[in-house]
Amino acid sequence: MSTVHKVFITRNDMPDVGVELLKKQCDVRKWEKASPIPRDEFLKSVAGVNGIYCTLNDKIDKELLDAAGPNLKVVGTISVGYDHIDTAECRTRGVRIGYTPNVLTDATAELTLALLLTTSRRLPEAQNEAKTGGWVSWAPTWMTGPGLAGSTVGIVGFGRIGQAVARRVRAFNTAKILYYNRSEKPEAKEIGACKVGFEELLTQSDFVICCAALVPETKEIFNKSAFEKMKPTAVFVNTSRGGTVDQGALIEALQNNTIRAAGLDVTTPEPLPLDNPLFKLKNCVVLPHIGSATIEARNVMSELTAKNILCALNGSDMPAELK
Ligand SMILES: O=CC(=O)O
Repeated sequence: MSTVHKVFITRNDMPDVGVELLKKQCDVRKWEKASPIPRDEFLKSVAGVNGIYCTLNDKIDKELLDAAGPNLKVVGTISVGYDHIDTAECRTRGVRIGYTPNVLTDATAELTLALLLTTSRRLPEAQNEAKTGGWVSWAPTWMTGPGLAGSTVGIVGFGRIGQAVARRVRAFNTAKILYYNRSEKPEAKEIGACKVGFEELLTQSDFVICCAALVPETKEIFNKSAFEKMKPTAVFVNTSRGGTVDQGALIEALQNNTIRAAGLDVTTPEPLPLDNPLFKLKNCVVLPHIGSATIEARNVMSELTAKNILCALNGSDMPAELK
C-alpha cells in the first residue's frame, strides 16, 4: 500500500485552487491562524513532512530542514524569488525546490509601471491635497513631476520581469531604454534596449528601475555611491527585493534631494515599521510587496506551486523546478 504524502502549508489563506489540488492526493496540514506562522511553530509543524508549501516570508534554512527531517522531498514556494531558501543546503539533502516563474511576470510588470507613474506624477500627494483642501485652483506648476515621454529609462536586472517592464515602458514614447545585466540578453534588440555598465545606467537614466533578483552580487547594489551617481532629477523604483538597496543611504538621498523620488514595493524589513522615515517622506511611495497581486496571477501561482509539489512527490518532472 502506498503511503499518503504529508504536506505542510504555512498559511491559512493560500488560494483554494492549489490547496484543493494537493488535498486530492496528500494529507494536507496548514497553519490555521490568520497571522503568519511564528518560527517556533513552523519548526514544530514540519517534523516528518514530505512537502512544504511556503511563501517568500518563510525562511527555509538548515535549522528548518533539520526540523523537517529526512522525509522532506520538496519545498514549493509561491514566489519567483527564492532568496529565502538555502538552495545549497536543499541540494545537499536532495530536497527539490519548486517556484513560480513566468506566471507573475505580467502582474509584476504592470505594478512596476503603476508604481513608477504613481511616484513620478505624485499621485498619493495629489490625492491627499484634493481630499484635504489643498486643491485651491488649477495651478500651472503645482503637483508637477517628470514625464516618461522622451526620457531615458534604466532597468537593472533584465530577466523576464525586467524585459516585460521595458516592453511596457516603450509604449510611453521613451527616448532610450538602457539595461544592466550580468549577461547580454538577445531579446533586448527587438525590445530596443541597450546594454550598458551599471555606472553609465545610473548617470544617464531619468528613471532607474530595479528588477534584479537578490543574489550576493546585487546585495545593496543601490548604495550611497550609486544614488550619488544618479541625476538629481532621477526617480528610483524597486519591485524586486529590499535587500538590493542600502535603505539608510536611500533615505538620506531622498531627504537631501540627491535624487527626486523613490517608489518601493519592497523594503527591509517587511512589513516596514510604521515609524520608518520612508513613510514620512513626501517623495517616497511605499507599497506592501504587492507586485504579483493580481487575482489571476495568485491563482495560477498557487496551482503551479501545488503541481510542483505533487510532481516532486511522485518522482516526476516538476513544471517549474529551480535547478
Ligand atoms: O516578490 C515576489 C515573488 O518573488 O514572487
